Amino acid sequence: MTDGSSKGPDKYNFSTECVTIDNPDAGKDQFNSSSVPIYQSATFKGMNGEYDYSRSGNPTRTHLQHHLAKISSAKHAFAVSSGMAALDVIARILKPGDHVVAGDDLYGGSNRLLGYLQSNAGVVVHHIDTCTPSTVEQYLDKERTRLVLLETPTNPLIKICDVQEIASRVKAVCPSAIIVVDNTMMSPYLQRPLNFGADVVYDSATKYLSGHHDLMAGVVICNRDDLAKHMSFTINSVGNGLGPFDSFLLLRGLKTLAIRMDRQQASAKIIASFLNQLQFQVHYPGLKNHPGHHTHFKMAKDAGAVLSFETRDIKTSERIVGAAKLWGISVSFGAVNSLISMPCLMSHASIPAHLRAERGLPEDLIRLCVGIEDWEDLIDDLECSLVQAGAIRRREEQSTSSTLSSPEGSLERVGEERALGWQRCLPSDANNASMDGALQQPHTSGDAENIVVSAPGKVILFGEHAVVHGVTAIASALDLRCYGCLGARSDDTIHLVLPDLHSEYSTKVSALPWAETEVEKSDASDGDGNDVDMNPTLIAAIEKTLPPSITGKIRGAVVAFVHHYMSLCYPTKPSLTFTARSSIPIGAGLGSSAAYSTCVSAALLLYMQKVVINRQRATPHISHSGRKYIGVDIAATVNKWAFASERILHGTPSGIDNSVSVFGGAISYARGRAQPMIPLQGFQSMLLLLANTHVERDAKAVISRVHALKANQPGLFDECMRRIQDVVDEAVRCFQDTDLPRESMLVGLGKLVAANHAQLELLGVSHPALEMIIAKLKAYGLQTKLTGAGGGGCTVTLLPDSFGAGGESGKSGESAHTLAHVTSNLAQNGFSSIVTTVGGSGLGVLIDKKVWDMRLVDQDARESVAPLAGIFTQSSAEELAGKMKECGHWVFV
Ligand SMILES: Nc1ncnc2c1ncn2[C@@H]1O[C@H](COP(=O)(O)OP(=O)(O)O)[C@@H](O)[C@H]1O
Ligand SMILES: C[C@@](O)(CCOP(=O)(O)O)CC(=O)O
Repeated sequence: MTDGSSKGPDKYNFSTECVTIDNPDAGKDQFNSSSVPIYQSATFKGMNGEYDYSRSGNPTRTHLQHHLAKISSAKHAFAVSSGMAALDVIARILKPGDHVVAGDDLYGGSNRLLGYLQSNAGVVVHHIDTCTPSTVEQYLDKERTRLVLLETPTNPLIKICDVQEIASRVKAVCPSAIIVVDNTMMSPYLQRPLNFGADVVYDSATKYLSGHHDLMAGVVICNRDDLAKHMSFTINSVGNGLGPFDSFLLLRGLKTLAIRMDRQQASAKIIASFLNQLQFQVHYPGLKNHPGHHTHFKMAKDAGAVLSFETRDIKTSERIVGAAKLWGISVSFGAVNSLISMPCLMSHASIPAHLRAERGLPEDLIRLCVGIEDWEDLIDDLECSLVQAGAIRRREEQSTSSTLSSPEGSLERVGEERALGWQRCLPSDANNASMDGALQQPHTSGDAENIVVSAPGKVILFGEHAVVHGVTAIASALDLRCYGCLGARSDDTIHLVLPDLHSEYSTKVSALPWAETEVEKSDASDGDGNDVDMNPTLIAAIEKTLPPSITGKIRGAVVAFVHHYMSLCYPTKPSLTFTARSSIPIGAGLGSSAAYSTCVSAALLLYMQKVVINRQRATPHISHSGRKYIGVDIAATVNKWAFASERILHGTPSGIDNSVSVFGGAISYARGRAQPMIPLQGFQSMLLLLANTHVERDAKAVISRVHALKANQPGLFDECMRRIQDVVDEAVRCFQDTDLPRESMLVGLGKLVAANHAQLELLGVSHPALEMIIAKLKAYGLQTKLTGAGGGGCTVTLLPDSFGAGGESGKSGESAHTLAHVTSNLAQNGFSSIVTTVGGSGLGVLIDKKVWDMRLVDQDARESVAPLAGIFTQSSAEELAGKMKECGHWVFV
């Protein structure tokens, strides 16, 4: 029999490999057929041909096996008549007296086959909790354990076992035992157990591999020649090799494996979140509250599309399953259609009730296998079934944050004291189980199409608030940045992923209030950056579509994104996922909103090709590592949109934050002037200490308070403005005076810092926590002021040059000691602080993902590298910048 020996490492990404079927018999097909022919023949003529009898080998099956080996990066692949036939082929390695260690939450069919071997073939089977490696260890017998059978995630309780850990423990005790993994629920797209120490992996190809529930098949893969030889012998002997027609169908189904899985999984995440927020006990590895969440993501690329949940009542579960219309009641999973089942009554009924109870399989468990239907229809149908079954009820009154809102009203779990908010917009509460990074990954068509941008936060050294009222201010870009990733999807949905706010938002594109945009577009704006402004009517219409539970920071971020999406993407209306991730503390006065606004604007403008950056570099960038590559015209367009977004988030921003975020460097800025922004030299080399009070404040509200002061006490207000203008003018002169000795400049600027803060205090925007930091630092001779909107947030302190890092810069031991003392003093009072230099790059765009793509070609690296979009959600804020740099080549304004 011919097996499918692979041709070596993958050349392409998985989805490409799936559709690219190499012909192992190249040149032998006289017609050069594009699709693999079905050799529907039991026998082949002649004495010396490659094939004689289809039990031993068939060309269609050979093609399939070759393809399976390739997409699994395995040396050998076999296709047999069912998943159970696959296990049977493997289990024939066993001899009487051999011990098998297997899970206690095993697929019913596997359980039945092992039971048969136990009663008829003298094999001893231990069903144990394989999710605890130490339990597995207890059942190992050096002489007799021959096979360890693992399923991860298990079916139907979706428990996770650590294949790598178990494999290493088993091999240490019983080197001759083989580790077998049933990978049906993940497929080779999401999980490769051979890379984690498994010897043999099998899939029921009836599920995801074929995807349409129109054939039965099993697949076995392995790298070991001895095991392959044994299994090949068995298949030929018993005759369970897959028939030619089914081989053809499976080959056809495999072409769409990745795209089906992406879609099914994206919907499964939404459905798991829906049930979780209704406080059902949900089993899904993508939920952060799943006990195997971290172990799963150590091995798998994503969470899959099978989940189960408990209702605590068998009858209720039966009613739910019975009421479902779109969800087919059926055993099995992995097909394009969604399925619902009660494992104890169906797929696992072959396990006796007492054993099910012993193994902790709840009788009321409902398993959901999510297909490719529209997720809103799936949720609607599930919601109706839950209501009809009496598991949840709709409440007619206005929903509150502790209930779920649906088109018909809010939902609450029957029998629960408290039900949590579900809405189509999926905001997750930071305190509740929520989707993890991997779950929130965009449903994109691939890394190549993602637009990745970044923009810096800012520090205002002089003139905040006053700048809103026409006074000049001085600000500089920070080396903390926000990153944005925009990718296409194909399901009439926009999806906003905001991990920093522990939240995500989804809505149907067709459900957005497009009428407002249509009116506006037919009027004036050309959408190219001219006449750009926020549209209050559109904002009001967007606000109306949002459930009341979307509040605070999330609401602003959602409204700004949707407003820009609707303004820039009309009439194309693409389906998109946007993920924003920031290392800038949010709401601390360091310009997180401007950086977010810049990322949203730049990503949408680039996506819609309203601005175009040449992505093909003719020459390498030597100067400034890509800095100044993005022209000022592009920057100006992005800046207009970023300002419009700031207007949504801030009310009456001056425009300084977004200008610094887009253009970078250090600037003086005076709104309303012919040339509002003037670059400042000399700022870059300064060393600043930023201290965070961690006192939350609402910038919009603080800015309004200053407006109120202006109206109520114009005399005081005008005097403050005049004094701040004087301070800023003097500071600008200092920066521009190249003859001024540096030390004198720093001392002088220190005095100006103190003078500026005194005026901010008079404006009423300070806070006791800010004052406490300022007083503490004064004791060290350091001048400090609040920065940004105040009312909490951060302070900024000018540090003498001697505090600079590194021996070469002349940091004296004494200064280092003082700085350490300063920061620990602040920390003792709950204030975090960082020392930073300023004046870095503005808007950045990732134009060349070559480095990244090269890493993905390398199989070893591929295992350790998350998809590009996944980095946004899987990395810590500290890791983000480093990882982003590795992704390819960045260019900046
Ligand atoms: N990483 C982010 N993800 C989502 N929204 C963000 C992010 N960064 C900023 N925002 C938006 O900007 C707002 C913060 O604005 P603001 O209160 O002015 O603080 P800052 O001083 O940091 O700019 C948030 O409430 C949120 O709406
Ligand atoms: C108070 C203000 O001057 C700066 C606000 O900065 P932030 O939002 O606190 O980062 C307002 C503005 O200039 O837009």
